[in-house]
Amino acid sequence: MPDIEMLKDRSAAGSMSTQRLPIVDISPYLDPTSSDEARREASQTLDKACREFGFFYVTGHGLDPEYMKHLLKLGHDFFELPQEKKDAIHIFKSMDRVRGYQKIGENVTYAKRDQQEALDIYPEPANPSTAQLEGSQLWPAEEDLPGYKATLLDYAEKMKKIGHAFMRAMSDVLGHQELFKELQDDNYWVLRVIGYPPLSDSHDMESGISCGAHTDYGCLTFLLADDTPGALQVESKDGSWIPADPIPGAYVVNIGDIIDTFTGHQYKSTYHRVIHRGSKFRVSMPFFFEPKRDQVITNLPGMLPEGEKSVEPFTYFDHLKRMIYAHFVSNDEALPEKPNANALTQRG
Ligand SMILES: O=C(O)CCC(=O)C(=O)O
Ligand SMILES: [Fe+2]
Repeated sequence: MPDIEMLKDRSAAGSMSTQRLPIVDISPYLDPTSSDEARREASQTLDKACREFGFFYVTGHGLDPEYMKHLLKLGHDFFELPQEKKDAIHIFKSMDRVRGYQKIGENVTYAKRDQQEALDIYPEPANPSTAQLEGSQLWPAEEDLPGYKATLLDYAEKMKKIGHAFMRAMSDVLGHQELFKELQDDNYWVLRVIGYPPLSDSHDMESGISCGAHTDYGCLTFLLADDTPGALQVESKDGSWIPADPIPGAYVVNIGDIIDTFTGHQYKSTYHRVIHRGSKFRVSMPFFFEPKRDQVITNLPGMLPEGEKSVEPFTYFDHLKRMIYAHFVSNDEALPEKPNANALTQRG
C-alpha cells in the first residue's frame, strides 16, 4: 500500500493555521500534596492535547525561568565559539560517530540537509567503545565554557523527573500502570543543542529548510527554545501549519513515535518543522525523554484501531540506533537516496 503520509509534501509548502496549541499545567503531578481532583483535571487536559495535537505547551514544570534563560545562554555561547573549537569535537571524532558537534547541513531529514548546527549529547555507558551509541561524549573544552558538562548533565536529571510526572499522568488517564512504571525506570535520554542561522532570502527551500518536517522517534520531547518567533511549525489535522511560537517560561512538548505506538496511535506523534527566516541566530534545546534501553515497544492491547495489525515488538535501543545512524552525513558525502527509513512513521 502506498504510504500517503510519506507522499505528502511537507518541505516548505502548506498554509498557516489560525489554531493555537493547548496549554497543560503539569504542576499537580509534581506536587505530592496536590488533590486527586487537580490531578484528574491535569491528566484529562493532557489526554485531550495528546489526542488532538500530540503537541502542547507545558507550564507548572517547576523550573525557574532564570535557569531556563541561563541554559539558552549556554546554547548561544557554544555556537559563538570559534569554528575550529567546535570542529575539534565533531561527531565523527567521537568513538561512536554521533556525539558532539555537527556542522550546518550535516543533519539530514528525509534526504534533505537541515540548515542547522548542533551539539548532540547522549548518556555515557560505563565502558565506552566504538560500538553504535556506546562511545564517550565529546564536550566543549572546560577552559572555553567552564561548567558546561556539569550543568547540562544536571539539567538532564531534572528533565527526567519532569518526564516521570508525565508518565504518571498518562498512567492515570490510560491505565496500563505496569508499563508506565517501567517507563520511569533507568530512562535513556538525548539532548540536542541546536543553532539555526536565519535562512537567507535567496535560500533554495527545495534543498532543505532549517529542520525538515519529521516526527520525533522517542517517547516525549521537551523543547526549550529562545524567544525567536516564527520558526517552529506543527502540522494540524487539516494539513495546515500551527505556529508554535515560544511562550516565556513554558516548554513546547510533543509525543514521539514510541508513545504513539504504545497507544495504538491514539496519542499522536505529529509532524513538525522549522523554517527560520528571522534576523537573529536561533537556539533551541530539545530534551528527548526516552524509555530504558531494552524497553520492548509494542502496541498495547486494546488500543489499536479496529482491524489494524499490531507492529512486531522491537526494543527501544535498536530503534534508536536505526534512526540515529540514518541521520548524519558529512558535508562532503552524498545524501542517501531514500528518505530515512522510519519504520514507525511509515504506516500503511
Ligand atoms: O528547534 C526546534 O524548534 C525543533 C527541533 C526538533 O524538532 C527536533 O530536534 O526534533
Ligand atoms: Fe522534532
